[in-house]
Amino acid sequence: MAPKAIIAPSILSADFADLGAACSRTIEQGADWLHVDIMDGHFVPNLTFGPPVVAKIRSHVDRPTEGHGKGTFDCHMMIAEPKKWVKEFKAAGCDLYCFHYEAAVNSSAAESPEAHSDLKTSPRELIRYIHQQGMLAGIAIKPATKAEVLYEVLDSADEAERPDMVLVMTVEPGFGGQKFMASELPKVQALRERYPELNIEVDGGLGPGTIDQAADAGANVIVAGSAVFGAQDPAGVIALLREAVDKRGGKL
Ligand SMILES: O=C(CO)[C@@H](O)[C@H](O)COP(=O)(O)O
Repeated sequence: MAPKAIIAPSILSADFADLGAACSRTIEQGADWLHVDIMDGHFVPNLTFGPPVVAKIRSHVDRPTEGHGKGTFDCHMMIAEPKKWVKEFKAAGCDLYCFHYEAAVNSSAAESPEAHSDLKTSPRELIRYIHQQGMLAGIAIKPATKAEVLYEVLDSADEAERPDMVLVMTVEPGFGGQKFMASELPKVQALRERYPELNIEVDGGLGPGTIDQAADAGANVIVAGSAVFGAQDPAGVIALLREAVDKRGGKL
């Protein structure tokens, strides 16, 4: 059976002038996690915020009491140098550090052994490092990246090198409010068939009109920004997303 629904509203669509209150309110409205989009203006053509802001909003939301429980800060690191920021985000209150496969591979290939050796990494090494710092590890892929690249880490015999979640982007990362790319769902389906227990997150264009397709494919961690923060009834939308995933749980 697929894991249960985890609803993670993306605070990119929240009112930034009222971020702390928006975060605590969203958890009260039924969200499990908060999806925190970190963008560096290099890996993606947009900028958001860094550790000081995460630390401030952390003080408005209780930490999860276990593993990936309620209140988890799911930090989606759309940054070119994912290893560089692990410790800072841990200190700021991040619980799940989800880096992009493309960024880890590029930084690994681009750096010579002499230069920045402390930042040189590979997806497996980075997952191990994130775990060593006491966070859950996620690995994300952009639409142009095949799901098969994730098999290498997911099949690792060493638990410390296996991710706790994968994120299949259903838009090009960078901005909220984009159109859902159903073309990405075969990746979700392939991952779900191969890894029945895996937390598979989808992000981009999710809402009442697209959740059924994503849930049918096997996604269980649902990021929704504009659909939640732009709703008249955010609690109703969160409940609808959860129900769509959980009613399919036994069928996958
Ligand atoms: O990572 C991203 C965008 O890069 C997302 O988390 C979006 O913020 C989701 O927004 P909606 O598509 O749900 O409005």
